[in-house]
Amino acid sequence: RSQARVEHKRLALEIETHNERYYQQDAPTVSDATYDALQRRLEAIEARFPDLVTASSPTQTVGAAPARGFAKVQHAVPMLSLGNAFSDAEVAEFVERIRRFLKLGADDMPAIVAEPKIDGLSLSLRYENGDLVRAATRGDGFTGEDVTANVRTIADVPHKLNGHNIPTACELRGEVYMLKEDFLALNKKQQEAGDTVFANPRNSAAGSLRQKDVSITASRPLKFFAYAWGEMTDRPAETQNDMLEWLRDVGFIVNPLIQLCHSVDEVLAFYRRIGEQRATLGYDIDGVVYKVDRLDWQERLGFVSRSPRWAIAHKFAAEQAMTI
Ligand SMILES: NC(=O)n1nc(-c2ccco2)nc1N
Repeated sequence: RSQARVEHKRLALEIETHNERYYQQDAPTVSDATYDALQRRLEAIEARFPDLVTASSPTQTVGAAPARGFAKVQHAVPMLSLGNAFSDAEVAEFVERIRRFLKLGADDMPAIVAEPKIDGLSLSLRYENGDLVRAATRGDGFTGEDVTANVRTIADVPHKLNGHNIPTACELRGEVYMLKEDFLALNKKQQEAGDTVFANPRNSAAGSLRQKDVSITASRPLKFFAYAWGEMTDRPAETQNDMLEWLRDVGFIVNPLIQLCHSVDEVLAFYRRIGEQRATLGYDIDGVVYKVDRLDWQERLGFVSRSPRWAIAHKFAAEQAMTI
């Protein structure tokens, strides 16, 4: 019994420390699973020795710390990751594979949409009758976390799609990110408050989004670029480029640097130009993405294992770690 009392005290202290770091500082020290195991251990001891339960026990805290994980969301259309090209030759091979697969003539060039690859975290937004009903992180591509309440605080995300030809149900996708200058200002504030300092804008966006306390998310300068979609009851356009136009029309921010290309040379010129502009962009990118423009061809090309055959990321050489 005295051993139980000692362990009860240790567990209660450990759980309170984890709570403080998780809820106040968004700097979890243990995984959700480990935390849950600690809670269960404490509850087991209190079940055997009810007199150890005190008002201050973590099992008794007002509104007992909400379950730490977020609700899980199954993506109707998986959010798959892109294959990578690291050289011009690999880009040319990507285009050649597409031509062969589509049985296009040797001089037939499939139009390609070239997009800066935003280095944030991808998000899927579900709209029903034009209203935002759910927002989910990518997770492992098949199961993500429900972060709807947090996402409602992001100004770039429309709560209602505007315009007419709105599908009954659609999942629109894009990247949540933080501007470099906002990231530096946030870190300065965090440091002064003795709170978590983030390693880079991507981590600060992810940490700010996945907050149980929505008011913390609301206080963080999160932004959003739309660039893709999942389930669509009826599709308003037949090419990637026109879909991006539609996303702008219904109220999203779409990256203004995106370009429709009609040759491999044009694609590679885009890559170089964005590479030169990279340091002057307000946000982090880690490459560019090339997508076949025609959606019927995207469907025919489908996916190879987990990545699309119809799209590829062309990464920049790893940049020097950002000095904070
Ligand atoms: N991260 C980013 O900017 N992405 N990611 C895609 C993507 C991923 C899968 C399909 O499309 N497209 C863009 N612009």
